[in-house]
Amino acid sequence: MDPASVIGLAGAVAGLADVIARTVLTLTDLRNAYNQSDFKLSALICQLATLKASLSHIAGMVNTPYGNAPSPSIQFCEDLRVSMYGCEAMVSALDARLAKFHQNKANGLSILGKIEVVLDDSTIDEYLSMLNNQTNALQLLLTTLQCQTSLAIDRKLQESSSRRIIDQVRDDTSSLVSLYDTASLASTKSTGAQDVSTTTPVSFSFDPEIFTSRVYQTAMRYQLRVSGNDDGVDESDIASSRLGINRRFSFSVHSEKAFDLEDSPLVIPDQGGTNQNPTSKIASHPRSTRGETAKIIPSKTSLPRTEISNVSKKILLIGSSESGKSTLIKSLSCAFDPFDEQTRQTYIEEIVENCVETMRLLVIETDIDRVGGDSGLQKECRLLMEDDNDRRDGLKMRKNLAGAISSIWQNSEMQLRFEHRRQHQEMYYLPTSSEYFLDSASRLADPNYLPTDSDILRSYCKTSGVCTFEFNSAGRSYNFYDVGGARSQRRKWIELFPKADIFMWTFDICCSGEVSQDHGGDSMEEQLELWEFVVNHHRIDFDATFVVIFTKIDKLTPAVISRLLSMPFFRGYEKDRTDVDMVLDHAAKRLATAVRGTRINVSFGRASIATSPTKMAEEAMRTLEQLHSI
Ligand SMILES: Nc1nc2c(ncn2[C@@H]2O[C@H](COP(=O)(O)OP(=O)(O)OP(=O)(O)O)[C@@H](O)[C@H]2O)c(=O)[nH]1
Ligand SMILES: [Mg+2]
Repeated sequence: MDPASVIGLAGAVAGLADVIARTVLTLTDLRNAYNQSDFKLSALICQLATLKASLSHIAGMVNTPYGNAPSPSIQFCEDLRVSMYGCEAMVSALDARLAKFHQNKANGLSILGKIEVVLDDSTIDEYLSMLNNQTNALQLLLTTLQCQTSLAIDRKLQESSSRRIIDQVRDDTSSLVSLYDTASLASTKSTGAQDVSTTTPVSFSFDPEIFTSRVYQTAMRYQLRVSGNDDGVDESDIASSRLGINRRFSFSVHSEKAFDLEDSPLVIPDQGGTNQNPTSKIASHPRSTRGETAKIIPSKTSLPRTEISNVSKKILLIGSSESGKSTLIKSLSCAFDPFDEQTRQTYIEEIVENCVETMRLLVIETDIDRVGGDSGLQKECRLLMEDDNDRRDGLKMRKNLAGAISSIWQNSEMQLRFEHRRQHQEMYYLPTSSEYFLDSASRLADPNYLPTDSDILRSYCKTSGVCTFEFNSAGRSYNFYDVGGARSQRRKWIELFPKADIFMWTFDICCSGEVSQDHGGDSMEEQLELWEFVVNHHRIDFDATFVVIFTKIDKLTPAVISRLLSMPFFRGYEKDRTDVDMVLDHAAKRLATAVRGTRINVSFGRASIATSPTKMAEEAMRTLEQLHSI
């Protein structure tokens, strides 16, 4: 995308500022009419004013003739676009929501009733948090514009803290309509219908209006653009996929039924081969995740599909982000419905991005391009950072880029730093399969490159939405549901809880001391908190069955075991530290203690993708089939 597009994009800011002004006026009216919400409404008004100021500032800066200032970098353009779409979708959503106050005269609700139905406390909280995230993103972009060169802008934007801010905005946009679901739930409560947890969400007369509104369409179009599935969209509009930094969005249907397992389709309709784009068959389904589980119930599946609905076990895959949920689905696919060539092609973009983005992260975090200027890698680093080759549609990595990645990776200083990080767990995020893809750079640049099973299993793309995979094994039928584990995705879990027969929890046993990509803390601590929260959640049935699969066993080195056992939660292990079985037994016992009372049944298993692509599936299935309840 060229800088001119940024200026065009910034032109849209003026329209947004008008919407914000109107929204602030309505909120001021409401605050006067309903004093109880005074504080929160004031906070909302304040946050909107800050957002408006940041927007005006951005518009001013990108419209200023550049002079000696650096022209906006590619990364800047992409991030600004993400932020603008997010702002527009969110501010317009709020505006549309508030417009209901003016329209609702006919239904006899008092102003108080209308406030409670349309804008209750939890909804205000959601908006406050999203507005805050948007403002942070705009302020980050403003800060980067102070940089001297576009390379410096890129570098600033590639820092993990910057990526987190932009990611958060992207997640907020993707969850925008989940907010409507939440609001519907909350409004059930505020209109007097007891506990949210014991009621089903009701539909409001305005829900259909929302789903057909411009706001909703905007959010939807944005998601489809990013998933590369909007026919009418200029390709340059599509933010390039970044490893864990950008991600491909899948788009779930946004209604109370959006995550209803009963309603999830068993067969994704085949497009009859009319669409030549190999990825669109998957992406075209609103609930599928393009590229993440390329084998999402293909219509031509050879698996028996009759009488499935009555006997099929619904397995809900949950666990923290990057713990191996989608990898398990891919492994199941290898075992039960192997990837064909066309599907493999669809993974090329993701795999190449994994490799390039991993190296970018490493360059930024290790400062390898700067150390005294004598690493001799400046040329390679520049090539890597400035590469904006469009890798969609199966375009492979360019040879010179692969060469640059290999040179940086094999540089002895880089190897030293990487080894140092491994041993001392320096606090910066790197994806699980970093080494694998960096070792593979030259292979990816082969013009005939076709991803292997292992490449597909090793690649990572954050799941957004719900993916399903269905198959028969040992005379039983299984339906796996893969839901994203990132923070913004977890609210969907709760909706799915009542529908699942079995909860399968992928527990990354190797992540202690690693940085969570979601919020920068220790990944294991976050994972433990999540486990404790979910197994004791009031919407989990008393006799629910949990199967915990310890993942990434192949990475359980003595150093990793030592880090794990030094955590307060896992302390107390006195036996042989080299005995993986005993260490895992200990971990299982500790996890079981987090379950309060005897309310749920928990079984434990383990899995790894190291020895064969189907191994993870086999191990998970073995654990599952040993359950008495199956
Ligand atoms: N070495 C190794 N890597 C693994 C193993 N299992 C998963 N991984 C890697 O860990 C990463 C996990 O990716 P996913 O399975 O997509 O993670 P996820 O849990 O679906 O994450 P979200 O979609 O963000 O919730 C991938 O890069 C996998 O290749 C394993 O057993 N061994
Ligand atoms: Mg996933």
